[in-house]
This record gives sequence, C-alpha cells and structure tokens, in this order.
Amino acid sequence: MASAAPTAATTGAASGRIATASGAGGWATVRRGLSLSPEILQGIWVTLLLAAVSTVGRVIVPVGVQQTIDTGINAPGGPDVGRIVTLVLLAAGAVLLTGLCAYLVNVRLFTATEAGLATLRTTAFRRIHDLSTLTQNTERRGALVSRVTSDVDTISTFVQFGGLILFISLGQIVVATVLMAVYSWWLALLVWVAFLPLFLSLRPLQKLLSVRFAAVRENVGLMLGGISEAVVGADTIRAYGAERRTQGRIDAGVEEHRRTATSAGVFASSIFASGTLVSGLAVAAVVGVGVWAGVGGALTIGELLAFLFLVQLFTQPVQIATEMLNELQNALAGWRRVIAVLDTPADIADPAGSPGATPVPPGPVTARFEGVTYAYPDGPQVLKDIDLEIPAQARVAVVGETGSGKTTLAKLLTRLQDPATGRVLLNGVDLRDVPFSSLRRRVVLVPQEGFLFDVSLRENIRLARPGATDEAVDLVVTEMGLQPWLEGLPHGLDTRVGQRGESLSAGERQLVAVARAYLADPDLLVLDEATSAVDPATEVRLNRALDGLTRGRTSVAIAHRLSTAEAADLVVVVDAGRVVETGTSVELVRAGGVYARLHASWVAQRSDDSAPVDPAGPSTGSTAFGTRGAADDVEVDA
Ligand SMILES: Nc1ncnc2c1ncn2[C@@H]1O[C@H](COP(=O)(O)OP(=O)(O)OP(=O)(O)O)[C@@H](O)[C@H]1O
Repeated sequence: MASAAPTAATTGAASGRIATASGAGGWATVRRGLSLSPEILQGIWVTLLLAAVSTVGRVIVPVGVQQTIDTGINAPGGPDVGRIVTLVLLAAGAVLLTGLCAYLVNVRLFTATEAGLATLRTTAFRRIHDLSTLTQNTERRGALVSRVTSDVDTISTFVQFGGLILFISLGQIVVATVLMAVYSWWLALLVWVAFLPLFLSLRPLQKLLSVRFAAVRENVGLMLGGISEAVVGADTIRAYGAERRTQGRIDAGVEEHRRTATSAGVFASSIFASGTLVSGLAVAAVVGVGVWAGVGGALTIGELLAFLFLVQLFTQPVQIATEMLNELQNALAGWRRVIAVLDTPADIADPAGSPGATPVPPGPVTARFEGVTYAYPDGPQVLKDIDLEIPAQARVAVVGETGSGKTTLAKLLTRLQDPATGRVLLNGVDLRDVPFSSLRRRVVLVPQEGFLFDVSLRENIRLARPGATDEAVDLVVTEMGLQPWLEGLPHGLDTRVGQRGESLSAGERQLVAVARAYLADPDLLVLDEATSAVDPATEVRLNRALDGLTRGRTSVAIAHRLSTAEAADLVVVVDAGRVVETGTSVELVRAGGVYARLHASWVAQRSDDSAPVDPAGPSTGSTAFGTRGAADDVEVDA
C-alpha cells in the first residue's frame, strides 16, 4: 500500500478525525494522486508517442490542402493530376494513421486508468478499515463510502477523458502555432493576441472553480451520508412516523447539492462560453485580415485556406481545454478527499513487524490494567486510575450504572482503543506490542448485536476462522446443541440470513455471534451481554452455548443482568469511571458498598415482580456465562 505521511493539511487527523479534504495544491495533488495509482503512468511514454503521432497527423490535412491547391491545381503548367492524386492518397493515409493512433491512445488510457483507480479504491478502502471505529464514526458511513466510490469516479472521468484531451489539446496548440507561424507569423501573432486575455485569466478562474467543486464533492458526501443513514434506519423512521422530517433533511441535502453543483456548472459554462467567443473572434479576424493580405499578394489562396484550418485546430482544443478545466477541478476535489482518508493516521496501529512486537504467550490468559485512564477525543476522562487483575480462566462480570465506563473498559481490553495513560497487559505483554494476528486469535469480543452478512449461517460462523472446514463448523453447532434449531430452518446451516441477519430473531443472531466465538476458540472472551429479552427456547440454547463457551477460559462479561454478576467468579464494580469494588457477589453484598446498593435495588425490583430471593445468595436465571438456574432478567444497569 502506498502509505501516506500525514501532512499539515490534514489537521483533523491528529484528533482522530478524517479531514474533509487534503489541503495540497493542484500540482501536488495530481502528483500525489498519480503516485497512489502507479498503473496510470505505466507505459505512458508509448501512449504519449501515439498521441504525438495522432496530433501531428491532424496537421497533414491543412498542409495537404495548401499543397494540392498551390502546387497541384494551380501548378505553373496547369493542374498536375498525378501530384493531386499522390497528395490526396498521402493525406488519406495520414488520416487513417491518426485515427488508429487516437484509438490506441484511448484503449491504453482506459486500461491504465481503470487499473490505477482500482488500486486507489482498494488502498482507500483498506485505510478506512485500518482506522479505528472511533475515527470512522467521525464521518457518516455513506460519506465514507462516497470517498471510495463517487470521489474516485470523478478522477476516472478526468484521467480518461480530460487528461487525454488536455494533453492532445496542448500538443495541437503547439503544432498549430508552429505551422501558422510558418505560413504567416503576423497572422499567428494575431490569433495569439486574441486568446492571450483568456489564457492569462485561466489560472485565477481555475482557483475560483476549485472552491466551487470542492463544495460540490463535500455536499455529495454529506448527501450520500444522509441518504444511507435514512435507508439503514428506515424501520426506526417508520416506527416513529418521522418520514416527513427525514425526507425534509434529505431534500435539504439534495437541494444544497443542486445549488453548489449548479453554481459550479454555471461558472464553468461561462469560462467555456468565453473560449467559444474568443475563438469566433479569432477566426473572423483571420478571415478579414487574411483576405486583405491575400488581395495584397502576401498570401496564396492555399496558404489562407490552410491557415483557416490551422486556426480551427488551434481554437478547438482551447475551447475543449476550458471545458476540461471543469473536469480537472472536479477530479482535484475528489483526489483531495481520497488523499485526506489516506493521510489520516491509524490511531490503533498493528505493531506486526516492529522490533517490540510480541505475541501473547501461550496458555490461559491473565489480563491486567495498570494505571489506565481514558478519554474520548474532546471529552472528559471516562476511565480513571484503573488497576485491575483478571485472573486466568476466571468468569468476571463488570457491573455499574449506565455510562459508568464498562464498555470502554471492554474496548481497551480488546484493543479497539488504546489507553491515554497506563497499560493493558495480557500475560505480561502490553497490548500495544501484540500483533493483530495474535491478538485476534487469542481475544474475541462478542458484541450485543453481532453483525451478520447476507450469506449462509455457515459462512457467517466461519468468519471467525476463514480456513475452518465444514466439519469444524458442524462440530461447533453440535457442541452448542444447535442441531434442533437448525433442523427447523429451510436449509439448515446453509440457510441465508438476509441483510444484517434480518431473517433471524435477535436471540438467533446472538446464537450465531456465540457460535463464531466458539469456532474462534479464544483464550480471552469479552462478552457484551445482550439486554434484549429472547424467547425461552432460544434462551435455553444461548445459556447452554455460553456455559460451554466460557468454561476453561478467561471471560469478561459486561453484565446487564443480576444473574450474571451472581454467577461470576469475580465481580468488578465500575462507578463514574473508577473500579470501586471487586469480589464475589456474596462478598460485595456483605460489604455494603456500591454493589450492595445496586443489588438491593435489583432485589426490590424483583420483589415487585413477586419473585422471592435470598439477597445474599446466588439467584437463578440466564447469565452471560450460561445457565445458573431458572430465568431471571432483572437488569443491573437500569
Ligand atoms: N464514542 C464516544 N465518544 C464520546 N464519548 C463516548 C463515546 N462512547 C462512550 N462515551 C462516553 O463515555 C462514557 C462511558 O461510556 P460506556 O459506553 O463505556 O459506558 P457503559 O457503562 O458501558 O454504559 P452502558 O451500560 O449504557 O453501555 C459515557 O459518558 C459515554 O457518554
């Protein structure tokens, strides 16, 4: 991957944000963009040579016309038919050659550009994946997608069409100028004088265009972000009857895009129109002055006709080039947005390959937090002075009120984020030194809602270990006791689950998440216990699966249920970002602290539901560690 050194332009990167666009200048952006898609420049010299031949070929016709008239038709002894035929055949050959070269140039440019932009898309996509979820969340998903899709498309339009036409145009302008000067240097000067004001104003006009197209690209990102969010959240929008409000927001985004795109288009059109106007004026001036000069004997008819062809060759690319500026600015804006993604440093870097990289030592895993603090960007400290040991093969429940920092603790334990100060160690190795390959093999996070892909159940489970055989997946579902459930599905393990697993119930999706963890066979399991209630049959299956899964390995559950805390070997109580108590449920109830108060309120809540319990004794029910008796869903972090 063409890794990118962060530039000062991407100021947002330091705070874990993706900058709207790289602030590099036009040339720097093109150079950087081309270096990120090296295929575009592969064999470019052959393409340029072909383009040069095709450009030179275009001036054969005017020269042929002039020669045919002046030395063939108006030959001193009357028309010279042999010469005329030779000249016409030569011109036809040149036209054919020009056409062939132009075709080859196009094919080569298309092939090279598509290959280069595929590399750019892959690089940008990988980079987005390398960024932590925290960084990704600074931009809407749709807007991130637009950086890999529509922003790259703008580059492709320019490099394939605009870049080629700009190049051929420049060549054509140079060749036409030289030939015009050969026929009449003062008429050539006249053409240049007519175009000079336009040439001089191109740079400032380009800058103004650049601002407009940057706004267009940004608005495309915002609009796509809004649309994709509304599509993903369609159920919630419908449930709350918020269609109008959402539609209003989308309409505003679309309108904003229309406004900026129109403004950029109108501005670009005025540049194009001025090119057309100047071209018309130049042709008129050449015709007027040329005829006057011809009458005076300074030019032959052939020379005047050839000159008019050449003016056409000169003005045509100027007009096209002014239009291509539009594409260029659009492409630059797209390039800058893609480059900004590549310049965003990954805040959670894989140490693999660095001298200090150390895999987690084999055997059961002990985890330790040493003097850990953490704050989200621009936010207050949400974890403070955490010193905590999670013993090997213990079932640990982390409890605390909503917002106390439980999930953040789990994120640090699985290295989804790094502590601001202090260290998190697995078997004595700082997580920052553990290569991702080792970390992901030894540590698995089971989220509340595991993301399911629109493939079969089998493939969704296999995600945990891509090389796993069908037999290995079958063994997992058998050990988890899932066969009866699978037999009820139309194609068993090969049943497709729909987008995000929509054809499964919430509980069944959790089963798949647990099955993934089972297949991954980690030494440290971090579970974010689901808060949503599931049907009794699924709950029995889940509990059995979790019981098997957590047995013999270190497991840390973010406990939302009383029963999970009671079933744990160790309860860790988090309060306002600090670990305030550790011990078994029974010990902590007896100690009369924060846990005892939480416990008392759960018990009171349960009494309201008329379920008599012994406040200090293990209750029964479903837990993140498996079945510990009858169902009991009282939630811990109300
Ligand atoms: N991505 C984020 N950006 C900024 N602040 C965050 C982010 N995620 C969490 N926080 C804040 O960090 C604090 C701790 O959040 P955390 O999710 O760790 O709590 P929790 O105990 O797991 O809560 P819950 O039980 O509701 O899941 C909260 O004040 C929360 O607002």
